[in-house]
Amino acid sequence: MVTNLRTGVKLATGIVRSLSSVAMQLRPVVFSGPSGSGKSTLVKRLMKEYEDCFAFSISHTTRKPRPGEQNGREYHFVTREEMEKAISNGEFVEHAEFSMNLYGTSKKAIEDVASTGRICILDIDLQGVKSIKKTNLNPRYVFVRPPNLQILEQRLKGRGTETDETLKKRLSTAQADLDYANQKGSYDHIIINDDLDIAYEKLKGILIEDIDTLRKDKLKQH
Ligand SMILES: Nc1ncnc2c1ncn2[C@@H]1O[C@H](COP(=O)(O)OP(=O)(O)OP(=O)(O)O)[C@@H](O)[C@H]1O
Repeated sequence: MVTNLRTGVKLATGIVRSLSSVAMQLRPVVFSGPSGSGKSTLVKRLMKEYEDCFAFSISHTTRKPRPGEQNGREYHFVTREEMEKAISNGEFVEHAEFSMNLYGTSKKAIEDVASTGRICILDIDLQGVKSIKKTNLNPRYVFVRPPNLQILEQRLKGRGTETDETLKKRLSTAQADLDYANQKGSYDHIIINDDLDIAYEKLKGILIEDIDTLRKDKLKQH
């Protein structure tokens, strides 16, 4: 067995040789930012343009699968007992409880993405960012922010997903997100999502070197 230095996951040596070593060396990308700041919009565009280079990790959850959901596709569905044990074994880089269910990202799930020759993308909240900072994952931290809170409010209303109550809650959480992002060294990159095309170009600029490295490696392997 060898230990991958970035995540500390133990892998059988035979498997390591067959994995894309370049993808294993590239840093995962953590996206964070207020709800409604445009993370999903930007990431969707990135994955559409570079679908061979990026993928989300599959989270674990203790909630029951909904009709149509498949274990290992939408989530890894596990019992609370299994998940608590794995968390205490240090197998997760972050986890949180929502509506009485545990959710989290395992080191293995991140390794699984790298093993397909892609860079792992994580879209997580501030608590998740703080948890990951305590691990040896060493991702790129990208904060997506709206130009201001008024515009954020308009976008959340425009998305049509919020009640008065959830809107209020999201706006107050947004303030805490922005306060943290204003602290020096909190994020590697801050993208102000005002004009979407400009924000997307900035994101591409951050990742283009890794994209080129991956693509060159893929060409070499063919
Ligand atoms: N630059 C932009 N200009 C105008 N509207 C935008 C821009 N970026 C995103 N939007 C719109 O703002 C809304 C919120 O964006 P999105 O759902 O991508 O945010 P999010 O950060 O992923 O939110 P959540 O964390 O809640 O998933 C969407 O309706 C999206 O179409």
